Amino acid sequence: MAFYSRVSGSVGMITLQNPPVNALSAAVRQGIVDTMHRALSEPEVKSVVICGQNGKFCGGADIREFGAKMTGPPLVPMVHLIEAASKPVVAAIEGIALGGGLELALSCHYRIAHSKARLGFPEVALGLLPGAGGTQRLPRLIGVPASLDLITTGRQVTAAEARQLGIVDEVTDLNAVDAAVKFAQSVADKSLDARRISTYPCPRPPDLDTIFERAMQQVRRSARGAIAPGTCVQAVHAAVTLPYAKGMERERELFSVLFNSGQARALQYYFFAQRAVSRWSTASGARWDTSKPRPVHKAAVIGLGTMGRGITVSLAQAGFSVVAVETQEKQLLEAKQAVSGMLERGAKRRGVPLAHDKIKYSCSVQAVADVDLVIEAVFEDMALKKTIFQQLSAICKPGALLCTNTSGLDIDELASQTQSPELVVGMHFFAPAHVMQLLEVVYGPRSCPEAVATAMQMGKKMGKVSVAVGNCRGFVGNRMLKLYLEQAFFLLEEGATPEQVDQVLEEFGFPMGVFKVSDLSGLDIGWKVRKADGLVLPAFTGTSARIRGGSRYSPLGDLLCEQGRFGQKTGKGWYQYDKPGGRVAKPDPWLFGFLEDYRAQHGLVARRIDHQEVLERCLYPLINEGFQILQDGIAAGPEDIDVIYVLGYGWPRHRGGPMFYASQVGLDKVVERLEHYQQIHPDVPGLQPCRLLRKLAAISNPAIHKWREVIQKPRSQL
Ligand SMILES: CCCCCCCCCCCCC/C=C/C(=O)SCCNC(=O)CCNC(=O)[C@H](O)C(C)(C)COP(=O)(O)OP(=O)(O)OC[C@H]1O[C@@H](n2cnc3c(N)ncnc32)[C@H](O)[C@@H]1OP(=O)(O)O
Repeated sequence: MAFYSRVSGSVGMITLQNPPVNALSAAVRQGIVDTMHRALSEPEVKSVVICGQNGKFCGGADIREFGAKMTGPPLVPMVHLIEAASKPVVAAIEGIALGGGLELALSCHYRIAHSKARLGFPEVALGLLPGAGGTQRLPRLIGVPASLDLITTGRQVTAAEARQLGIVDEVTDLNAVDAAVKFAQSVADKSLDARRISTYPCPRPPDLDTIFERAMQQVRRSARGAIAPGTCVQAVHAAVTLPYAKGMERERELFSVLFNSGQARALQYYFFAQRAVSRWSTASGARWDTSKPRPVHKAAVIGLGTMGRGITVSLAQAGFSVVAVETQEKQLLEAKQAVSGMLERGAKRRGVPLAHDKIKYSCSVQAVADVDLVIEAVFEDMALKKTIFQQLSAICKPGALLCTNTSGLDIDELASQTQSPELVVGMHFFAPAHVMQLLEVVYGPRSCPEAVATAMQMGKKMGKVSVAVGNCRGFVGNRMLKLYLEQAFFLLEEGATPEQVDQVLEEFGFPMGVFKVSDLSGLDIGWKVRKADGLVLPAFTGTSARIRGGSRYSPLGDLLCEQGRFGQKTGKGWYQYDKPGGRVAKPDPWLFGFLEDYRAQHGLVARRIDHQEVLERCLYPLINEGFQILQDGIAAGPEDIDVIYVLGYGWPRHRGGPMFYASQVGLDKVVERLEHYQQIHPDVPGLQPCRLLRKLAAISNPAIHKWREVIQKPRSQL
């Protein structure tokens, strides 16, 4: 709602009241319309201030209402009512003015912002455009190039930048509402003719066509198939080429297309999913709201390779004191230099003080004796990790949390090396750890709720989105990835090329296809894991060469590694590069010959594989594994899996994540296609739909938010 009060006799004050962000729900819109009419009808009121309760102006339209039938007064007539008012209306912007909140502010005749406020149009991230006049008013106020930047990227600006751009009239360090009241009094008798933005002519720079062409190219390059950014460009174009009223009609048309799109549904689902994962629960019933995190002031990182360095930087930047340990003096010095460089670049980019003094470097693991939490980040070698956990258990003070950055090894096996297995959890960072937003927090069967809560909170303090997952090989992300990689290898055996598979995946929206990503991360990493698992056997032919544990196995990746083709770092992998460390992937004729020889050797006949099969074979087994993970209780809900895939594995956000994507395709269709491929390739693993997937498909595709009701008691119910 919005409530009305009178300040200093002559100022009508409208306060938006809808915690936590004063979103423009039906009740708030109704409140604004009613109180505006009241302010305009009271003869003593000479000017009006609009503000938000609890230091937040407005977070925009209420996104929760988008899925339901719209009620209450629409936004567009509401902003027109404000702009057309005969008394000056001043927006007092504290905290945030985002989306519809900024559109509300732009309909006011003046805007006063607190210096800590942030303003912007984040609609594009929800698959929308600013549809309450934002695309028509902003260009009239600040010009086309700056509007295109803000509207197509969703970038939020500080009050200072907003002042510089001309979005706000004044910035204050004091109370913005008080400042707005004073301002409103000072402009009470001023003419409003020059204050209604919709009446401004839209500036037309001479190179207008070039500006729009460039903007379109830019969004095509970065949007990866998302339709909203390009549609935002079109809407701004209408502001320049059409009179305001016609521009508004065009904005509405374009908004309507986006509003009804699957992409908008996916992005809005993802918005809430990213927030839902913080309300974690474990298979044994521990929960976010009943588990208290332990205080952590000082942390340690053991092992300063690429991951350890990134984790050290993340911890220091978040304000933790860090003990960084690497046993060899030379490696320690190298790591120190690298970490310093990363901190300097980070401080410069973010405009924050350097955090060098937060870190103490040591060659001795004894240096971690007084820390509250340790993150082990050594090689992916169970024997080595076990030794370290034994040492840590003996050295660390009682109550210290012992965490591992393993990307898939058994947390419980590590916990069993310690005196306090309940204090052991996984903190699986993604490379580069100081950049990537995702953290998988892995609880073992013995991890206590406080340990999970502490790791989750640490992640949040480091600016990560933390997702709590159970302990299994590969956890959630890498467990599902295995299925995706396997299918890609099988497709090569059957006749596809790396370029073809990658092209299909990139058209779907991944920033890079599976083979390009493998080349980037290094083919030797998976090879080492497969060797440790006993999967890499000496070369021999015959059908058994491609069978492991009774299922089909492709040794293609192993064979490439045996040739020293480790990807970008060696200049050759699934593609060729101009030099070791080169970044531009080019098709490699050697590989085509190699694949032909391989197929001939194993009696395989290459066939034509179409786009649909590549996509379905790569994605549906991965999705099926996601359902298996839910069935096993490793992830609490589909949102956890989707957030992990979007933030950690490049799944296109406008497709919501693999589980949301499955819900849109139709679970019955996913089951049908998996069964189809299973019939053709009975020996291929991962094609048999799991029980939970079948069960959900059989109860006529319930909406994704209903899945938890079916999953609730994973083991007993299924
Ligand atoms: C059928 C055809 C139709 C034709 C149409 C005709 C024309 C119709 C015109 C309509 C035009 C509408 C145009 C306007 C569109 C919009 O305004 S879209 C919304 C734009 N705003 C945003 O995207 C802001 C999103 N929110 C945030 O970025 C952040 O939440 C924040 C505001 C910066 C606060 O961040 P933080 O403090 O970190 O808290 P959070 O955890 O993120 O959020 C706290 C809770 O608040 C919920 N929430 C936030 N914003 C909204 C919102 N806008 N609506 C509803 N709820 C919101 C958030 O979900 C959190 O709650 P929980 O999920 O319960 O944790």
